[in-house]
Amino acid sequence: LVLVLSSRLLQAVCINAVRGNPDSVIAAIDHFCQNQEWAMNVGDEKGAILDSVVMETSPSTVLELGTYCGYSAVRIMRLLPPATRFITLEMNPDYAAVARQVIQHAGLQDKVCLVEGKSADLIPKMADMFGIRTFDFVFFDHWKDCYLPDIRLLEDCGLLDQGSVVLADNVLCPGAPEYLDYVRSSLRFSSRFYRSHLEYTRVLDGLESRTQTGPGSHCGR
Ligand SMILES: CCc1ncnc2c1ncn2[C@@H]1O[C@H](/C=C/CNC(=O)c2cc(-c3ccc(F)cc3)cc(O)c2O)[C@@H](O)[C@H]1O
Ligand SMILES: [Mg+2]
Repeated sequence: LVLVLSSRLLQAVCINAVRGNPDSVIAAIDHFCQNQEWAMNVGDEKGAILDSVVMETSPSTVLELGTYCGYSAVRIMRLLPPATRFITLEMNPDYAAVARQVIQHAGLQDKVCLVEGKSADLIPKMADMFGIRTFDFVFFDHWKDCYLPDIRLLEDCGLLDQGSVVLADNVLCPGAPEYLDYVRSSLRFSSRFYRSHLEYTRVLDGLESRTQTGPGSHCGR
């Protein structure tokens, strides 16, 4: 049987990770990607930075764009209490299917709401579908040319408010130059670059966090 990469990654989780143990799922994926086949998970080095920003923010509502195989969904939700609202968006049904199984293996299926579809279609429906007014923490790890339009869409939908943190992966490699210019240009936000490396390699990469300082776009200028 010929398995595609995402299925081989899932197989490595099923074989090497302990059911209900998120840390063992993370370790199994990192071991597979370090020793068998590279895959575009945020990885353990940038993952530790993601962990620290999540813990610092201690969000009660979280949105992730680009679930892929569910690695960062497991990383984020293993740190947060069951009451946390976590929504992750994935447009590819095959990746969504793998992610659901990875998340289930970690025992986090009751804490994660994986919605299949394109971010631009789903973001405007967040309030109606989930009764969520604003997101405290948003993780961008989807197609890099969608970062800029999607943060603008989140703002236009009033889904980001004072204190909301948007953390973006891969701002150096593959890179998101227009996004970086945008988040570093406005006085309404404070942005910070976390220097790191492309997952499982020595190539330079990093994460950029942007914290909203002023009120949300719907609460006056
Ligand atoms: C339409 C909006 C929209 N709505 C909903 N889901 C969406 C979506 N756009 C994309 N998705 C899903 O997200 C995932 C894609 C993620 C894209 N990520 C990278 O391209 C990337 C690349 C490298 C790298 C590759 C090769 C190198 F040589 C170096 C670096 C490293 C990294 O960490 C990377 O994240 C897939 O599951 C998509 O189905
Ligand atoms: Mg990435």
